[in-house]
Amino acid sequence: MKRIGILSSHNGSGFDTIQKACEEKILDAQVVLVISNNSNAKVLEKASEKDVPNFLINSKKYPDEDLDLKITNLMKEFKVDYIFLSGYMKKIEKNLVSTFENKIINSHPALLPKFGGKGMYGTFVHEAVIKEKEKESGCTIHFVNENYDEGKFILQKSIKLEEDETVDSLEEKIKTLESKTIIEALKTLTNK
Ligand SMILES: Nc1nc2c(c(=O)[nH]1)N[C@@H](CN(C=O)c1ccc(C(=O)N[C@@H](CCC(=O)O)C(=O)O)cc1)CN2
Ligand SMILES: NCC(=O)N[C@@H]1O[C@H](COP(=O)([O-])[O-])[C@@H](O)[C@H]1O
Repeated sequence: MKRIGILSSHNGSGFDTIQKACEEKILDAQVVLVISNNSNAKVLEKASEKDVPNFLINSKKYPDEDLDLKITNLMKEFKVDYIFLSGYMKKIEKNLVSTFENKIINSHPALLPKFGGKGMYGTFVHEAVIKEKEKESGCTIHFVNENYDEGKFILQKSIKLEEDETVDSLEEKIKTLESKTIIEALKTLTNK
């Protein structure tokens, strides 16, 4: 059974999706650790409700520590096989990237390589897609390297935009698409 660690900055929708798939035995995996950089992150409460060990790691709590090293050591302590980024808003730094090479997975709410990179997260992505009058959007599940959104693709799925698509309607459609795509992608890694 593969052991999954989650990094999340806010709601943790990816944690919900993966935890449910593990409980339903759709994924041969277990979420063993949740880490957030945000003391107000709902994902921390959700992890506690599921009895999943969870930790707040940020520069306010650990002002004099190397957070990259701290996160890496905690993932190793919990014997994590794969790390999933669920709306994690900070750049993954070199220790974690190199220690977990091709083991860190991110879900980006657009069809990379378009609409990726610094500043491209959450509703900013959907605003840019609509502003560019794109006919389609989607999500990209990819491995994480040292740069934002440039890792090797695992799976990409697309949807057509409606004429009257709004940021809110597109965000909702993409989140629904992601929840299926994340599991489809993770199954190729955990259910071997
Ligand atoms: N080394 C990597 N780190 C991260 C990646 C990655 O692919 N490689 N993915 C991101 C997730 N993400 C898009 O999928 C993303 C998240 C955040 C940003 C961004 O611009 N962040 C701001 C800070 C925002 C905040 O603190 O609230 C910034 O860096 O100025 C871009 C892309 C997770 N990490
Ligand atoms: N570029 C990164 C990015 O925009 N990630 C997005 O955060 C959402 C999950 O947030 P949540 O875990 O707070 O629900 C997801 O829709 C994901 O695509």
